[in-house]
Amino acid sequence: MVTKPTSCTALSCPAVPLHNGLNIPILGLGTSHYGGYSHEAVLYALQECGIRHIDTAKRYGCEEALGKAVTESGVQREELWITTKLWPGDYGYQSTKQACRDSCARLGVDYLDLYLMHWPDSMVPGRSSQEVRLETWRALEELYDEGLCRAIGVSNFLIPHLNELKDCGGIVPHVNQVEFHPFQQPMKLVEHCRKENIVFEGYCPLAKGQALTHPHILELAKKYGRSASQICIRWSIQNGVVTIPKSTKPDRIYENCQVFGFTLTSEDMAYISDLHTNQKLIHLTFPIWKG
Ligand SMILES: NC(=O)C1=CN([C@@H]2O[C@H](COP(=O)(O)OP(=O)(O)OC[C@H]3O[C@@H](n4cnc5c(N)ncnc54)[C@H](OP(=O)(O)O)[C@@H]3O)[C@@H](O)[C@H]2O)C=CC1
Ligand SMILES: O=C(O)C(=O)[C@@H](O)[C@H](O)C(=O)CO
Repeated sequence: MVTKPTSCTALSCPAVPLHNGLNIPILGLGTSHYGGYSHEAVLYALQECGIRHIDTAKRYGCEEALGKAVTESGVQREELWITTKLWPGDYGYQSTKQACRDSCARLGVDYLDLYLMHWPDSMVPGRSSQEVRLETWRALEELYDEGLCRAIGVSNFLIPHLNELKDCGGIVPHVNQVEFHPFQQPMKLVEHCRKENIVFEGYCPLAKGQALTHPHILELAKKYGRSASQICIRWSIQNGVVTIPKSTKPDRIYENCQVFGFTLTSEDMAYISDLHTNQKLIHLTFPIWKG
C-alpha cells in the first residue's frame, strides 16, 4: 500500500533549454522494459508525483499503455514532454516517417516532443550504416519541419557520429541520450555535446540499481538523510544532465522525484565522480561498440 504523497515535487522540476528554444524537464521517467506495469506506473507518476517528462521507445513495447495512462491522467498534452525513439530496424527515409506516425498513433498524440534515433548503426541489410544513418536523419529533419516532432535527436552517438551529421550541415541534434551514471561518465562526449549546443541526456542513472549498494553512495545517503537513488539522481542532475530513472514501483517513482530539496557539496560531487570505472551496462553488438 503506497501512501499518497502530499506534494508533487516533480512539478517544480527545472528545465534545460534546447538550441531551438524549447525546454526539456531535467527529470523524466524511464520506461525501458516496463512490461505489464506500464499503465499504472505512468498514471501514478503523472497524477501523484507531478512527473511531466516520459522517456520511452518503440523497442520498449509500452507506447500504447503509456498513451492510455496519459489520456486517463487528465494532464494536458501541452504540459507533457514525451520522448520516444526510432529503432534501427526502422531506419531509412520512408520507414522512419512511418515509424514516427506509428509511435504517435500508439501514444495517442498528434506530435512528439522529442524523437531520437535509438542507436547509430542500422540494421538495413546490404546498405552501409553511414548511408542509412544520414538518410534517416534527413527524414527526422523533415518530421521536425512538418511539426510532428518538436525536437529531434540521437542516442548512443559518439563524437564521430555527431561530426558526421555536422558535416552534412543540417539541423544540429537537440539531444544526445547516452549511458551516464557514477560508473560510466563519458565526460569528453558530455563536453563535446555542450560545445556543439546538444543537450546531454543520461540514461541508467542508477546503473540499473548497481550504484545503490556502493559504499560511497550509501555513505552519502546517510550523510544527507536521503536514499541511495536520490543521491545518484541528484548527482546526475547537478551535473546538468537530463536524467531519466526508471522504476515500476510507485513508492520508488515517488522517492526518485524528491531530489530538488537538497544540494550535494562540490566535494561530495567529486567523491561520486571518482567512481568512474568506464563500466558500460548497455551493449548492442553493432561494430562501433566492439572493443
Ligand atoms: N537510449 C538508450 O539506449 C537507453 C535508454 N534508457 C532509458 O533510461 C531509463 C533508465 O535506465 P534503466 O536501464 O531503466 O536503469 P536505471 O538506472 O534507471 O535503474 C532501474 C533499476 O533500478 C531499480 N530502481 C529504481 N528506483 C529505485 C529505488 N528508488 N530504489 C531501489 N531500486 C530502484 C529499478 O527496479 P524497479 O523497476 O523494480 O523499481 C530497476 O531495476 C530507461 O528506462 C530508458 O527509458 C535505458 C537504457 C538504454
Ligand atoms: O533499453 C534501451 O533503450 C536499449 O537500447 C536496449 O537495452 C534495448 O532495449 C534492448 O533490449 C537491447 O536488446
